[in-house]
Amino acid sequence: MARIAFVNVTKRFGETVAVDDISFEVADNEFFCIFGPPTSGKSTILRLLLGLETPDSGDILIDGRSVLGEGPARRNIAMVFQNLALFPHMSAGDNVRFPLVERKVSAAAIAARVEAVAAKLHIAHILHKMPAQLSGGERQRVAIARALVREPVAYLMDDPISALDARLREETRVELKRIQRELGQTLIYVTHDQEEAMSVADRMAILEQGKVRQIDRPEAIYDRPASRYVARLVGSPPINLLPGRVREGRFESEDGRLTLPLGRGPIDHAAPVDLGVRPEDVEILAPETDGAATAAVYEVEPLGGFTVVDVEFSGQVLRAMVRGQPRLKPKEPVGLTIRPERVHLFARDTGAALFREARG
Ligand SMILES: Nc1ncnc2c1ncn2[C@@H]1O[C@H](COP(=O)(O)OP(=O)(O)OP(=O)(O)O)[C@@H](O)[C@H]1O
Repeated sequence: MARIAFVNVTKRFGETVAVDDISFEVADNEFFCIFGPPTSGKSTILRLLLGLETPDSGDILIDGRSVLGEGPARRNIAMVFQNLALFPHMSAGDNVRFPLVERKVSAAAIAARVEAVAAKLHIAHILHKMPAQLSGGERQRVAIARALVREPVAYLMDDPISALDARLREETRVELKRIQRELGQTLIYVTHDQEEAMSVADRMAILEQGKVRQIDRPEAIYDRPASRYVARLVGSPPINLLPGRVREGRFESEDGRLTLPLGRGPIDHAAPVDLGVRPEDVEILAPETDGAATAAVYEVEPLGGFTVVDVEFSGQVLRAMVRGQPRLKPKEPVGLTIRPERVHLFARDTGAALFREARG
């Protein structure tokens, strides 16, 4: 169990600043996700924490103590490998034992430790099986058991389930969340999949080119993104962005076809803005409904319980997420409204959020 902190950590590789003055704290027993696009520095953060890389500046603390002078073995942080890989020629039990055998721990101590970990992860009954005979979920438990058997202070996972197919990935992440809660150990989890991060994390850090852009609970990041960059990274389908201006407390789209009361006191921002609207906050109504703008259906994507309706409006396509299966056809006219209490506003130039109060 451990608290982990990065304090103004920078790591360069030649000209590349892989990690740029990053600070964050992970609480004891927390499921902490690091999420960002490719090359944003996620793996480098893990390697710095493991002791496989040394920062150029800044400090890394475990339980308040700097570990910069300590090698990987002394830090005792476990890594669960990508795709939760097991050694295929060893039984599940031998896989779990392996890290202790490697460290030349006594046979009696190994047996006791494996038994304890197997009980925690409910895998005692499958230790005799070979990896090929295990289900995906069982393999995952064995891989985690192997990471935990040497009693690490925390464990790390680098995109552990990215190679699984979509269905299995969903099941696996639910299971992972449950296991982590049961084990009550600090887990730092890297992913480039926003849905995965949103679904498992207690808190998540969002990276952009080696910088932390926001750290918070997933719901808070979704509801109150600090910037346009963050808003676009979380949520699927992604947030709609509509260019325009603020005039007298109202948003006005660039072509003047949509105005919205912003209703949050006078927003004083003369420069151009982007209005951010989540697809579930766009309403599709009958054409010519009072107070609705007129738009044309562009494409309809039924997903079963929900339908994604793309509409053409103001020279661009806005996506709406509609409950059920509306009977709509491309080119058909519809009414369009946006829930004003749920919109976001970003400065066009910097992308910074202009208000971030709780949404209704
Ligand atoms: N050992 C290295 N030598 C040189 N450059 C490196 C090294 N490790 C990482 N980098 C560079 O640092 C940057 C961050 O890489 P990193 O692997 O941390 O990103 P990432 O977010 O994990 O990416 P991905 O999602 O693609 O795995 C990249 O530009 C990468 O090319």
